[in-house]
Amino acid sequence: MPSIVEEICIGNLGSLQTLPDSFAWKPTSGDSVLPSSATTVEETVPVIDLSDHDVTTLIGNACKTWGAFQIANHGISQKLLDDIESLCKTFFDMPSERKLEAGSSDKGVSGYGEPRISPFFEKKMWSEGFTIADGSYRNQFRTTWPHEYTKYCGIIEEYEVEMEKLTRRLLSYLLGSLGVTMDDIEWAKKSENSGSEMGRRSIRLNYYPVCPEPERAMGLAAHTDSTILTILHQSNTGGLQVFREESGWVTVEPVRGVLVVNIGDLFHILSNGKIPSVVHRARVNHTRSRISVVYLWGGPAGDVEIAPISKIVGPVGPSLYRPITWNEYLRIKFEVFDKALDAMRVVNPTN
Ligand SMILES: C=C1C[C@]23C[C@H]1CC[C@H]2[C@@]12CCC[C@@](C)(C(=O)O1)[C@H]2[C@@H]3C(=O)O
Ligand SMILES: O=C(O)CCC(=O)C(=O)O
Ligand SMILES: [Fe+2]
Repeated sequence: MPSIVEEICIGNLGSLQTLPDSFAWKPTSGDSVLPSSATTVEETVPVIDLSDHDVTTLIGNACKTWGAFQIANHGISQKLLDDIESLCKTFFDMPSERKLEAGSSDKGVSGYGEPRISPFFEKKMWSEGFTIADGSYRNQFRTTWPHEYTKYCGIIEEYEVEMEKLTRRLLSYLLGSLGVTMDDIEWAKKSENSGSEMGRRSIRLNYYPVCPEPERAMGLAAHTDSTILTILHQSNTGGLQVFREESGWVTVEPVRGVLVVNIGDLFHILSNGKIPSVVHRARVNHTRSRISVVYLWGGPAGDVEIAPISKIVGPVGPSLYRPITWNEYLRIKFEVFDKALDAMRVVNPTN
C-alpha cells in the first residue's frame, strides 16, 4: 500500500510538532545552517538617524560595508507600522483554506503563496506570504474581509504613500554618497518625476510560524532583492540575517521603530558595481512566530532602462553592466536566480 504522503500546506506549519523532511535543510559545506547562533561578532548593521547632519556619509559607509543599513527618525508613524503588522497577524492567523482563496493568480506574482524563489531550492521554506504587486489585492481583501476590507485597503494605501516618500528621500542620500544627484539620472530628474508615482513597487507580507526544529529549517533562503532598494519592517522577533564576507551571517536584531534598508541588484547596477546588493535570509524560531513587511522598489516603471550612472562611470569608464529594465531583470532573475547580476555584466568592458 503506497504511503499517502500528505501534502503539507504552508498555511498550517505552526501546528506541526516535527519537522517534515521536505522542510529539513541539510547544512551545506562551509555554510552550515547550524548552529542557530549566527556569529559571535559584536558588529551589526549600523542604525542611522535620518536627521543626523552626516546622514549621507553614514549611509555611504554602511552601504559600502554591508549593502544595508537601519534607519531611525524616518518619519513613518509607529501607528502605521503597528497597523500593518496587525493586518498581517489577522490575515495569517486565518485557517489555511481561507488564505488559499487569496492565492496568487497563476499569471502574476500577487496574492498568497510561497516566495517566488522557492523553485530554486530542493527544500521548502518555513514561511508563507502575501505579495501586493498591483491593485489586485483589493479584490482579494474584499473576499477575505467582506465587511472591513476598506480599513485594510486604507492601511496598505497609506503604507505605500509613506514608503514612496521615504524611498525618494533615501535614494537622494544614496546618490549623494556616490557624489551624484537625481538630476544625473534620466528617469529620476525632479522635473519629470515630481508628483508622479515612483513606479514599480511591491509589498511582500512575510509570516514565519513557530518551528519545532528551527536550526534545521529556513524561513526564507539566502537571496538578494532584485530592487533598487528595499525597506523592511520586522516584528519584535529576530530572524533576518545579512551575509558579509568578513563576518559570515549576522543577525539584524529588531529595534522598535527602526527600519532595515537593503540595497538591491538594480542599485548595484546603477552604482556601476560600487555598492553591493546585500545577500540576506530569514531564520525561524522555536517559540515565537515572526512577521516582516517588505517594501520593494524596482524603479521608475517596469519598462524604463536602468544603467550605470554615466557620471559615476566617468569619461574613462568602463561601464560594468548593460542597461536593463525591471521587467527584463525580473525575468532573468527567475531564470538564473543568483547568476542574474553576472548575466548583466558587460564582457570585456571597453572604455
Ligand atoms: C517585486 C518583486 C521582487 C520579488 C519578486 C517580486 C515580488 C516578490 C519579491 C520577493 C519577496 C521575497 C524575496 C524575493 C526574492 C521573492 O522571492 O519574492 C523577492 C523578489 C525579488 O526581489 O527578486
Ligand atoms: O523576513 C525577513 O526579514 C526577510 C524578508 C525578505 O528578505 C524579502 O521578503 O525579500
Ligand atoms: Fe529580501
